[in-house]
Amino acid sequence: PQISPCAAMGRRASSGSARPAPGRNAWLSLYRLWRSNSFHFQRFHLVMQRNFQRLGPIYRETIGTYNCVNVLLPRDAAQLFQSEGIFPRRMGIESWIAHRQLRNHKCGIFLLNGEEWRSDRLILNKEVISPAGTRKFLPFLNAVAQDFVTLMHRRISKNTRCSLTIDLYGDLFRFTLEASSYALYGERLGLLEESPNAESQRFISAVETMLRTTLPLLFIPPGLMRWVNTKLWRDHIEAWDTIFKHADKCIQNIYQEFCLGQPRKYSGIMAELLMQAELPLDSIKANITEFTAGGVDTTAMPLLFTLFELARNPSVQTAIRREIAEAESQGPRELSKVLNSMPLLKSALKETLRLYPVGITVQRYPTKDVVLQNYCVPAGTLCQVGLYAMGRSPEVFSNPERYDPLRWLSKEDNSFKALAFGFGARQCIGRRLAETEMMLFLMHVLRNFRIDTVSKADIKTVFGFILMPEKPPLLTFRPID
Ligand code: HEC
Ligand SMILES: C[C@@H](NS(C)(=O)=O)c1cncc(N2C(=O)c3ccc(Cl)cc3C2(C)C)c1
Repeated sequence: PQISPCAAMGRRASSGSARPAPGRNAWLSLYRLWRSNSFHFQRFHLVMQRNFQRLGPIYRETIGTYNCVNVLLPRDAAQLFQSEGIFPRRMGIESWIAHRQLRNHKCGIFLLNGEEWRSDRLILNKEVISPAGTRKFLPFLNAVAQDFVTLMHRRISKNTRCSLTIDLYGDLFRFTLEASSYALYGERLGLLEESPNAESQRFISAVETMLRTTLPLLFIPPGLMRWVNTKLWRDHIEAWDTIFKHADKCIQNIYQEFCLGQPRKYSGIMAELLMQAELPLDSIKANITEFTAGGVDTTAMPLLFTLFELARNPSVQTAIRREIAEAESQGPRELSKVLNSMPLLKSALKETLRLYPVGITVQRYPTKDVVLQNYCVPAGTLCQVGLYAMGRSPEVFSNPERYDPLRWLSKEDNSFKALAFGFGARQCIGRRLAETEMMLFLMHVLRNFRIDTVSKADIKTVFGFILMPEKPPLLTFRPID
């Protein structure tokens, strides 16, 4: 689909959500998309990459009723973000909003826009993404990362051989849920013990079901969805109800404790928000539920990809292990200082998110006309930065297929190349939680185990609302005495 020269680019209605009435061919193209069934949806990132290779650094497409401009070069991303205004906006997820309305729940910041989004976001920033907030929940994440190592040692000691080859998928979900729940609620779920409790296991699979059913629903207007009332829609709603029930139980526990008496010491993000009482309880619940569900798969996947890449790039793994030992040898210090003294480990995470961006695009509706690749894109046009395509474009990264964390430490200008968490005031609010969680996990795991992988072949990825491996790799853990 070619972009039409500027003049012919139809001026869109001011707000991105007022879509032109879909012409016959829009529905036809949607039907064709649907007919190619989820396979096509699941390769969205590869379709975009191929489109850029064929059409160049900018192209326009009409997905169903969406008219969208796609770019992949850092300077175009910079241009786009410069015109995002003070209320940056992404495409909404109508099936999620439909569920909130159905159940009369408030929306969290992910689904809010305008003034409502901004007032919630500014209050939440203080506890969730600020350096001060991060320093408070950092020790909680550290405790869970250490428990993960203990769990692995316990398993290996049961083995006759002194190693363990395992599909880590389920364990990583349990780790990220345990860690984010501890930081959010100040409570341990016990997922890293021998028999993790069934209710939390049900929550994890509900998040997976919800994410999996979100994708095909992205392109069906909710009215049609409910009317058709397919199994897909019923599964989606049922998964949401399980997610909200779990979050509600956790919130009730901490709320009762809170009402009994102000907890003196820091006991997680939720307690701090209750204590500050700047957000009404139902807004706290809506956001904490988003963070609980949004903190599982998003952080587990990059950990799996990083372990795999370090297993098939042993020299990088050794260099990072040396950096960890070096950081430890400088004696006991505040954890945030230890993490700041491991630039190579932090770059390894950047390299993982370059090749495997959890969110494969960053979207904005520019609030004023913006020039991208010499085209005038009218305000209100949905624009996407193709992170997957950018991360693997030889125009942006030299030897893009090589896993080379050092590229982020060179003097090269990397501005607007590390966009995996988005950009600006609307960037991922879970960024510090995710980065800290992953750094601590890798620091403890790499200090205790050598990681190897059965097969060195590239992992095929599928897009199921988040970028995931088609088949999880088998990893071997060998204890380092
Ligand atoms: C604890 C919760 C949480 C975790 C963990 C989390 N996210 Fe997010 N993320 C959010 C929320 C909430 C938003 C929406 C923020 C907003 O709209 O203000 C978001 C938004 C984003 C966006 C859109 C940003 C933009 O500029 O539009 C990206 C990209 C993103 N996250 C990437 C990631 C990646 C990559 C990870 C992990 C490696 C991750 N997220 C982990 C909660 C989380
Ligand atoms: C994958 C990426 N998509 S994105 C935001 O770039 O388009 C992403 C990044 N950070 C967080 C998420 N979340 C989830 O996974 C999720 C689940 C359930 C709920 Cl109630 C809320 C969420 C959010 C949106 C927080 C998703």
